[in-house]
Amino acid sequence: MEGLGNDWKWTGSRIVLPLAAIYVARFFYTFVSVRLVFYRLKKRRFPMIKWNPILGNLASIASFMKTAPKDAQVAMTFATLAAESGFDKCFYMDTWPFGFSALVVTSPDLAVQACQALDLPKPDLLVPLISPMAGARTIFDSNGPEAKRGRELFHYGFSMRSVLGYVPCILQEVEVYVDVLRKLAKTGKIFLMDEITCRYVMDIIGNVALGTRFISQRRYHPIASSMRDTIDRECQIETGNQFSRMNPVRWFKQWRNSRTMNHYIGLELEKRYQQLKHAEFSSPSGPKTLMDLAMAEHFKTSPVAGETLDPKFKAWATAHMRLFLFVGHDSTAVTIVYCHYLLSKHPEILAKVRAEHDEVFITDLAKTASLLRERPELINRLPYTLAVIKETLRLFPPANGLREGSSNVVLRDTKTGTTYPTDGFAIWILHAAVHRNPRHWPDPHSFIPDRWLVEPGHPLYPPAGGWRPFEHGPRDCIGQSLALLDIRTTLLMTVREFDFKDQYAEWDRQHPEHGLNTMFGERAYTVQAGSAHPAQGMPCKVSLTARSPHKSSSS
Ligand code: HEM
Repeated sequence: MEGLGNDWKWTGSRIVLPLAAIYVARFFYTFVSVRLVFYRLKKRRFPMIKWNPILGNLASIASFMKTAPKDAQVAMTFATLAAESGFDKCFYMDTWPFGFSALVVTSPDLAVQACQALDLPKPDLLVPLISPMAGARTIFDSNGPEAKRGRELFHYGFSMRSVLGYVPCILQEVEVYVDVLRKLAKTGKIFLMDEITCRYVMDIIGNVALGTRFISQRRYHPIASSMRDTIDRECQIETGNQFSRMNPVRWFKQWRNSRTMNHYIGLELEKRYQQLKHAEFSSPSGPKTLMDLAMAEHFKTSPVAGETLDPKFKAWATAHMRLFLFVGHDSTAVTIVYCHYLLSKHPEILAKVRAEHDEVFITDLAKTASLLRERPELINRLPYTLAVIKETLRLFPPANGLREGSSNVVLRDTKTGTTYPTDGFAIWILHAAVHRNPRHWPDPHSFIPDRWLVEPGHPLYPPAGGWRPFEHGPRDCIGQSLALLDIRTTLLMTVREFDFKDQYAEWDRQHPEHGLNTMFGERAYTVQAGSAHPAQGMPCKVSLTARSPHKSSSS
């Protein structure tokens, strides 16, 4: 026993104590270095909220957060903070050790410099945010030749031409979504619009990217369910549940989810490879899915060989499929939800959207899907619907842009000549702030789709570089054409048949303890759940309009 005690003492004095000392020394070294950087910025009067040498901006942020709903998304909270503090260019943010040191960009011109003119790289801090979902490095969090090669392989699959070819896949899933909504209309019950729409768009991505029908709107599917479970567990960390970060159950479940996704996606890829080997891709019926197209591109330069798919390519393709399942469903789904929400609040705009659908498509709702299947290009003839979607994305941008600063890069205010150093900072293009910047957008918090239809020179005409929900430049969103197609198709197939009504008043009545519940005067403020989702999942009721072919059977 005594020997065991001595062993522990030895371990303590020779290993644990020195390690603890190194950790503490590193902590203080970083603490002093970070605070010194901000101290110098403050002395030079760079924009920053109240800062102190011990806590940086943490104390001011904590007190500001008390003025926002307790579950509000950090990005929306910072956008409010920027608006209230008058930071209409940018501001520096010192949240170490809880967050990264950031130069937060709130103006179009600085955003254009970071993402387009200078094309700065993406920072490594994206890796832990994306890797639980993707399982490995992907184009999203890579730079240089790796990212370039990935974009080349998927370029054709995401082009407008290919994307129109996915219309039949999208229609298969929208038909299930519409059926789910009809059933909800029949019951008259409150449901979470966010939840059903996320499942629906995940089904679209499974179909478009992999050629697999998950039908997760109706039943369990291992890939869809593992992905949603992984996202939900990550969100618990994002929303500040630090216990979840340490929780071994979370590690185990995410490890198991990862294995499940890799296994089932791997099976699908092998199936596609066998078809490719037997030259079925050159037949009129293929290639069809995003992954088919990427494989076909890959095998243009790497000859098809081997009984099974090359393991290196298979691992790369699996990670990218997982990435698309995540980024390809989350932001698109919330945009659909917010479109419905804003249209329900603005009946005059809803009436115009319905009129446009009637004019371009057939007035018989039962025949809309078959007409779109026959003539998918008609979807590009809905300018007012597109304006509604753009305005929704302006008010509720689901994502942001992140770039890495460096010692030889400054952002420059082109009017005043002020330069903003970027060395040691992640440059956070805060879309919610750029999109609601009052210096660039008249009436910035109002829903005005006509902004997107007026001529240059009109006071409402959007500012150059001021709208960037998909970012711009060489690292813009590769899936934007697909996202816009999904959203337009969904609106076409739903707005004339359904009336939506949010049930926030009822939710608030049942949860008086929740406290503050608006941001920018908006009840459906955003919360962090992967991308920016509507608060409380947007409780909602749906009913059939008089025009629905199913009206009589439900009444
Ligand atoms: C409304 C829907 C969507 C929004 C608002 C959105 C937004 C964005 C934004 C802002 C970025 C750039 C991030 C940065 O610069 O740091 C991005 C990148 C990306 N998005 Fe999307 N996205 C949407 C839908 C999609 C879809 C449907 C897919 C694919 C299925 C997709 C795939 C990607 C990929 C792969 C990247 C990384 C591109 C690169 O780094 O080169 N996104 N998205």
